[in-house]
Parts: sequence; structure tokens; C-alpha cells
Amino acid sequence: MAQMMFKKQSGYIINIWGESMVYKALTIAGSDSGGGAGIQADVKTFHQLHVFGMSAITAVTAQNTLGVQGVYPLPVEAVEKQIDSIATDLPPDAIKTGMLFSEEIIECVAYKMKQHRWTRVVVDPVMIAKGGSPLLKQEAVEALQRHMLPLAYVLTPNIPEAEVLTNMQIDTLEHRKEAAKKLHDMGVRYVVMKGGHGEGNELVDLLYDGEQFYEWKSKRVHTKHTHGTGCTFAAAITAQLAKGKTIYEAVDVAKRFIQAAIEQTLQIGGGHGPTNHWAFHE
Ligand SMILES: Nc1ncnc2c1ncn2[C@@H]1O[C@H](COP(=O)(O)OP(=O)(O)O)[C@@H](O)[C@H]1O
Ligand SMILES: Cc1ncc(COP(=O)(O)O)c(N)n1
Repeated sequence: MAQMMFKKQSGYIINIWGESMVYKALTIAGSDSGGGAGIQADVKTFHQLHVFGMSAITAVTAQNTLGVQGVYPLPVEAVEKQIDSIATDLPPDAIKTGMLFSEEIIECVAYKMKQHRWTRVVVDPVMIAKGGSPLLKQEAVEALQRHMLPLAYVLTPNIPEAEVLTNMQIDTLEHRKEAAKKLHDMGVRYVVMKGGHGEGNELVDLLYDGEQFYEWKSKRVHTKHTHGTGCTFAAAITAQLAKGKTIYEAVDVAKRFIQAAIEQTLQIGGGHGPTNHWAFHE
């Protein structure tokens, strides 16, 4: 009985041979000192979804709910070493990338993912923080298109990021679908285009699998506390993929996770506050 309770509370599965089956996910992204976005949002989301979270930090940002006060990229060697340390001892079941910042870091991450034969990769093409600070150098966009898109099992652009990656203006749902097709043609397996930047009271997130479109509609929460929504949403997809779920199941959980996290925000900080990573329960 005591053992049963432990299993339930610990959040991981014990198989019939008594071995622990811990699902592991890795995020390769920037650190947000304020804890609402980046690595911190990813690891909190993995944890809440009962997946063991690991990180390879690409850049340290001095950041809070008011904005980004500083960006300090790590040397490429430091990124490479973190990834190798994880790969050689704790092979991840799924990987997410977030803020990659420079061409050199993108090339390093792409090389390492190929070397370690990582295929369950969610690429969140982070470009600009909500307050407008650049998290990707402008000259690195081409490297992102060339090196990361073909490695992306899932790509999760918001509308402005999809516009930059496809070089087209997106105003309507039809435009979004056209852009998703373009991104699929650029090598992405599943395109998940987030609808937070759309108009109106209803949000539409779109999934394109190369054949069909699937839509997730939700009610827009009228709040300024949306810091880290994109990171959290993509991290929830990654956690579900780590557990072996399909992309359709993964987006379904991610959508419910982010809706709860935005509806029950924590009301902390003087600016755009973080979402609530405790709100959703499987
Ligand atoms: N105000 C909101 N109310 C409800 N859901 C939202 C809101 N803003 C964003 N979302 C959801 O959060 C996720 C991230 O969306 P988005 O804001 O487009 O990305 P990003 O944070 O990368 O800019 C999507 O699933 C989107 O539908
Ligand atoms: C280190 C880091 N990575 C990503 C974001 C984007 O945040 P959002 O999820 O709100 O687009 C951020 N503000 N900081």
C-alpha cells in the first residue's frame, strides 16, 4: 500500500519488473532570470506533466516582467558540452529548442542533433520577446531556416515568426494555411501555428500535417500576463511527445495546459507577468 502511494505521488510509472520508467525531455534555450519564459518555463512545464526536465542553456538573459535588461550568449563550446553531457548519460525522449540567438549556436545545435540522431524535436523559432527585445540576431534567420527547419518534427511559430520564416504577410486564416504549407515544404514534419497574435475573442491554433489542417479554438483571456505563453505551449507538446503521444494528442494537452495557465495567472511582477505552470493537471 505504501509503495502504491509512493508510485502515485511520484508521478512516474513503474513497470512490471519494478523498474522506473522516467520520460526525459531536454530544452535547448535561453535562461529567463524572471522565471516566466525560456528554460525556466520549459522545465516547469515538463515537471508539471511528469517528465524529467533537462537543459542546455544557449544564452543568459537578465529579464523580468518589465522587459529584457541584458542578453549574454554562451560560448558555442559551452552549448556543445552541455548537449554532449546529456546525450552520453541521459538520452532524452524528446527535445525542444527555444532562443538560439546566433548563427554559430544554431549551427552547433543542428550538428549535435544530427550527430546524436535526435528526431523528436520541437523547434520554437523564438525571435523577439513580448516587449520587443531581439532574442535572435537578424542575420541568424537564414541559419534557422536552413539548419533547423529540416530537423523539426514540430515547428511552433507564432504569426509574426511565420511571416519572417516564409517572407509573406499573414492577415487571414487562409494566409496562415498557405504559410503552414510553405513551412512544411521547407522540411518541417508538423507545423503548429499559434494564434495568440490573431484578432478577436477567439484564438485559433492550427496544425498542418502535410495533408490536412486541424484547428484548436479557444476563448481569448483578456490579460496582460502572457509572458512565456509560447515557450510553455511548445514545452507541453514536447513533454507529451516524450511520453510517446501522437502530435494530435500532444497539441490537445498543450492547448488545455496553456489555457489554464493563462486563465489562472499568478499576478506577480509589475509588467507582463508569467503564466501559472501549476494550473493544469493531467
Ligand atoms: N490571451 C490569450 N488567451 C488565451 N490563449 C492565449 C492567449 N495568448 C496566447 N494564447 C495561446 O498561447 C499559446 C502561445 O501563443 P502566441 O501568443 O501566439 O505565441 P508566442 O507566445 O510565441 O507569441 C497559443 O496556444 C495561443 O493560442
Ligand atoms: C529566454 C527567453 N526565451 C524565450 C522568450 C519568449 O517568450 P514568449 O514565450 O513569451 O514568446 C523570452 N522572453 N525569453
